[in-house]
Amino acid sequence: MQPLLLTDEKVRKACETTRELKIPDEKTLPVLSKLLQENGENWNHIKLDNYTALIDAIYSLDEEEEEDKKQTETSSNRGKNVDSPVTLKRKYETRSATSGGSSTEEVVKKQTSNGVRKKKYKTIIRDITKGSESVEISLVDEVGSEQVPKFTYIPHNIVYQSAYVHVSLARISDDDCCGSCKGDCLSADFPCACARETGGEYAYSKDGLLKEEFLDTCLKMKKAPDTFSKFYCQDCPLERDNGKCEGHLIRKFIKECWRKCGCDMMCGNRVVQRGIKCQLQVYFTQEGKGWGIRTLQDLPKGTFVFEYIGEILTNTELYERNIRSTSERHTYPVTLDADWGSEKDLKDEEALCLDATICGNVARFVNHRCEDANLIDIPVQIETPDRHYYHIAFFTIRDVKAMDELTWDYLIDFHDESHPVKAFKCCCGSELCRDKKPKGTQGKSGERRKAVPAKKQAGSKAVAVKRK
Ligand SMILES: C[S@@+](CC[C@H](N)C(=O)[O-])C[C@H]1O[C@@H](n2cnc3c(N)ncnc32)[C@H](O)[C@@H]1O
Repeated sequence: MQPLLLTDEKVRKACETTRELKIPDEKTLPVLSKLLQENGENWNHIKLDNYTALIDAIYSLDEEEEEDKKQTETSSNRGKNVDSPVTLKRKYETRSATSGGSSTEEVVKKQTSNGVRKKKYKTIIRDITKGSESVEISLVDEVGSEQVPKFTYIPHNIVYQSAYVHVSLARISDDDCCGSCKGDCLSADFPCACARETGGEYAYSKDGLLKEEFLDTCLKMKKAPDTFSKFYCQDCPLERDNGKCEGHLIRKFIKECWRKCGCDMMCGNRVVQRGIKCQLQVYFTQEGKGWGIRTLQDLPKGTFVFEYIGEILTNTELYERNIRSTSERHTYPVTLDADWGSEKDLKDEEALCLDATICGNVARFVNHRCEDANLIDIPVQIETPDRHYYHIAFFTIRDVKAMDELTWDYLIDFHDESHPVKAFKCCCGSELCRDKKPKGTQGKSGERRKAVPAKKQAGSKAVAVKRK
């Protein structure tokens, strides 16, 4: 990294703020440089709340130096112990983390004067994506978790083994594409064929956000599914225990322009396929949810944030995988169920899901929040008209402030005891938390997901369960 110069406007402003607190520039500059490195050169995080992160980092360095000094004094006062190893030991280990070959994990361990080991871990991975996304996504642990998450970062879905995903140019009919479009479809006088799926209008506005009306309909579908059309299967994999299908929503899809379209990659109807653009960070949450994701920048309502990426498995494969693994604390599968209804009887060997447990992207860290989460999942067709396999994209439901956690309502029914796998104890902190409500009072207002193991879980979407 280049040395920081006071001639740089951003550096100068940071130093002006710390000088007000009588902190000299010599102290500020090295801490600022380290913070910038840890945050992938992201100034939004540094500037937030009038440079709180920077000031905190300087003060905690002061505290550590103070403790160092005390320790050294204690050792030398002991006389006999003068030659013994210094009690306070700071150990910086640099090793490559599982999720990031080019990343750095820094572990700070401290031992206090009374001999009680007090661990203060600070884990930092500069880029969990290993350069596979167009933005870097850092991982930080200010709390002190057990370990860095172990998974392989993949930016695109990949078939695990048996899943049948039929993506071919031959299957894309010319009617599904806009072969004669040029440049940006959103700037054309009339919507092209690709807007047909969304009622003749594009789902995106010219500023790259999801249109308010489209977003609001998707939200209503989540909150009041009974007011929308549903289809009913004859042999519902979700309701095999009860027998009767409760109906599946005909979900709203976004159809983006495809490879056969004439427009270019910067076309306004190609948002999800261009990948992550927001500044994000994975961090260890304080509330007992494990790792979570926060945004490092303000995000307006309707912003595309990330896609849920994982291995494409059949429900049978997921079931077998779940049986084999009993140790995972967190689980990461999401089912794709939009094809229900078009096939009378969707078998477990055909129904697909995305499992981000072993391979996934940043979305695998999205935590659940009851009712007032700030993200919504919307199905997107990118390279195939097939509804059996599609992409799951997350958009902001409202304006989100920098440093806020990004959350998704998994739509879990926390009191569903009819299944052998129990949902996790919810720590979302929402006033509307469904896990707080006593049995029988959760109501049926929203679409509910069942936290059930695969095989019987073909209908659940976010399968975020904790084993009993
Ligand atoms: C998709 S993962 C999310 C990332 C996960 N927190 C981690 O550390 O890797 C889903 C898991 O996170 C945990 N989790 C998510 N939301 C939670 C919440 N509101 N309360 C408690 N645990 C939660 C549960 O263990 C769940 O199985």
